[in-house]
Amino acid sequence: TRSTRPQRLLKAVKQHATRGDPQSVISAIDHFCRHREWAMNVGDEKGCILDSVVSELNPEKVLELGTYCGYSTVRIARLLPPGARLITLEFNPDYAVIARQVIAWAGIEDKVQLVEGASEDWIPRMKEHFGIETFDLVFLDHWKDHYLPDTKLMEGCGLLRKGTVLLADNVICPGVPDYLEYVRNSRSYKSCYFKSHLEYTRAEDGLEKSVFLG
Ligand SMILES: Cn1cnc(CNC(=O)c2cc(-c3ccc(F)cc3)cc(O)c2O)c1
Ligand SMILES: [Mg+2]
Repeated sequence: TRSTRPQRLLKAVKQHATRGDPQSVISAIDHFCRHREWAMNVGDEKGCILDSVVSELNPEKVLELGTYCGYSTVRIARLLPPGARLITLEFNPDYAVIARQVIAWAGIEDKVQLVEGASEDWIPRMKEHFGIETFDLVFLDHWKDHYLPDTKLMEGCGLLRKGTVLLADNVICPGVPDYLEYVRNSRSYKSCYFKSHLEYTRAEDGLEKSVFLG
């Protein structure tokens, strides 16, 4: 039967990227998505904004909601200091199978824990299951109608501390209007918008960076 897009993306990584070289994995995926098949990775343009937020923050504990093929997982993990940890949640088992191989090819598996399941099931279990107190950075890139409920759930579970940064993808396209309204109007967040483009296209999109004020 016909292969899936994630399978073809993984094949491109294995053909064009060097094992243990995260940058070559990122470049291979961006080339594949720009010249062969579009895929919903955060991409190179928004990826540079993601890189700058991670580099400035130097986070020890990172949560990613929505792994997909592991592109942003690799982007973030390659910048983490030794001992720092990234937990990435993916609901779709077919995506998880591909993401594990992309993460392994990049050689950053020792910084990453990929967890399969629903974010609303795992967020309440972060503390007891992973020994996490609070996160320094959360990258939201999963189902767009889950951004707001999951943010409220993280608040309720005490997973956010003064200074925790939420970085949300796709706040324009596909868009997350309820989440944007919340973080931009809540006195518990200081929020700002980084204007960019939808990955590999000329359509507007951007990242919203929201600092939790406690
Ligand atoms: C099925 N599924 C599993 N995970 C998810 C969560 N991600 C998205 O939905 C997502 C969608 C788009 C997008 C799709 C079509 C289009 F025309 C424009 C934009 C871009 C992204 O960067 C995304 O993260 C969806
Ligand atoms: Mg996205």
